[in-house]
Amino acid sequence: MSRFFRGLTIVWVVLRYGLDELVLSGFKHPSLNTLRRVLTIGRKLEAPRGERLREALEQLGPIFVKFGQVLSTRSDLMPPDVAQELAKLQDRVPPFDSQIAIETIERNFRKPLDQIFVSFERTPVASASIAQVHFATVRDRDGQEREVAVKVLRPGMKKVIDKDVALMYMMAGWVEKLSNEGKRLKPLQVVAEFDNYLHDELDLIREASNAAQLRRNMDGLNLVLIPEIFWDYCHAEVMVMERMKGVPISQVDRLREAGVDIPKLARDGVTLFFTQVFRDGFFHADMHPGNIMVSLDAATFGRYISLDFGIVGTLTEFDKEYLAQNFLAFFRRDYKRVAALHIESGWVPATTRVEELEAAIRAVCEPYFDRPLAEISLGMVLMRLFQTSRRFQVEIQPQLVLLQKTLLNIEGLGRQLDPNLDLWSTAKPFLEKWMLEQMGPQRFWRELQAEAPRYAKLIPELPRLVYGYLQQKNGSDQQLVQELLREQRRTNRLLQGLIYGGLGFVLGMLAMQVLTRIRIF
Ligand SMILES: Nc1ncnc2c1ncn2[C@@H]1O[C@H](COP(=O)(O)OP(=O)(O)OP(=O)(O)O)[C@@H](O)[C@H]1O
Repeated sequence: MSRFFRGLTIVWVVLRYGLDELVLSGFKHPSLNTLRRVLTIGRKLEAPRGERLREALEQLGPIFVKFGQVLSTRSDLMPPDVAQELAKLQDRVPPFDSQIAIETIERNFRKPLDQIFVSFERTPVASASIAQVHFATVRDRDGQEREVAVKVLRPGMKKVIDKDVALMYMMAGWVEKLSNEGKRLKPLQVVAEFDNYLHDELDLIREASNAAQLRRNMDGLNLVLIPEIFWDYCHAEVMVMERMKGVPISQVDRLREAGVDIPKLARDGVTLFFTQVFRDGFFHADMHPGNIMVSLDAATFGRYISLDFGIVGTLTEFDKEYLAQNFLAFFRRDYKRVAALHIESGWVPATTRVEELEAAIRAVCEPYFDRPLAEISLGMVLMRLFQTSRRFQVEIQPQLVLLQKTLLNIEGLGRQLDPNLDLWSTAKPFLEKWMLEQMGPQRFWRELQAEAPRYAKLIPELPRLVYGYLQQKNGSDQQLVQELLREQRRTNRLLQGLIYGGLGFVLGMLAMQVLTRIRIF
């Protein structure tokens, strides 16, 4: 019953804020249009559509606010004016009662609070729709007291989420069935992705493992600090990590006064991001200023501090190659290559005419070259590429959309710190190095090394395998001999191919390397 009323409230809000016009520019069924007109008599819709959508989501509560935040990153689906407005959404929720946080902790640990922490601050430092954070002190395995931050999930969130998401599925179903626009917006798929994302956020063990992986990856770069995870204290609803101290990145004046080299900080941000993307294929994808601080501690002065690991992106070798090749082709203004890349990789239907796609990409990219290279936004380029691809029925992979959004965040942050930041020259060495590694002899050796353990295991086993093979074959010897001979001929051909191919590959790659150094950049 409560679901029915919640459903009614949603329909009411949708109509009051005129969202039907945003998504349902035309109902398929004429009688629905009449019904809509009757229900919306007297409403005033002066505010722009994005603003109305934002206000409606705020009215519908924190889960819808989160949905809006996620939608704002779907530049492949949302028109730019709506996306910009949705990006302003902030989950302003009052903190939940500390007693409830404490009960959640005690339930997870099955111990009273004073047996878990040396001390615990009852007033939260921060509170958001899904979790809140308290500071505390624990004793580590060596008996040392350590200051920690304790992230606790808001109780009962799973039920609230399940209920709201069920309604979203219902509404998405309607949009898909009733509206002409429905199919293009893929509402059911968008809600399913959101459902996944929310359920991931509900598992703090997952977030803690993301943090641990990122900390390991970033170790040795000396550019960023990532909190250590106290695994003995982590549960699905409670995460305990090292307490980080620093100045929020938004307080640039304070950082400057303290003597932080701001242009270097801007460059470091780009370096960090590209290392995560092109070296590790594992990147922090929630880089809003609230999650970034800078250390003023003498030992780690001027280094970034990164927080909140609920959203990370992972990229396959294929994704990385796609990105690197597209960026390089773009900067050489080789639109034919960009188009060909899309077709080769199967991103656009094979029937697409390369010239047509090339023309569309040219129209999108060429205006960027009006400005100095240093001013070009890679995030924007990607976004425009994705928008163009959409016209050609390309399904943009979610991890690439996430990357594009993060890239925009990083660029925004970098340019806010240093308006003269030359993104391209900071990014170039990464692409260059990555391309060389992908095409050069390094890759050959890397793959050989990766395969070596398999061969090391296989070769000593060969006599046993052959014996087993012979034992199994009880057929005529003649047939067996024939089969073995065939096998031997096949192996010989394979070896020959490998040797010639390998030699050709190495020579080709050496030549490519020379050419790349001379021509590409
Ligand atoms: N390890 C930490 N050390 C110090 N402060 C922390 C730490 N972790 C979190 N905080 C504080 O708590 C705030 C919220 O943390 P976090 O971003 O992880 O929570 P969240 O619920 O995911 O919030 P949001 O979704 O709004 O970003 C941070 O902005 C920071 O002020």
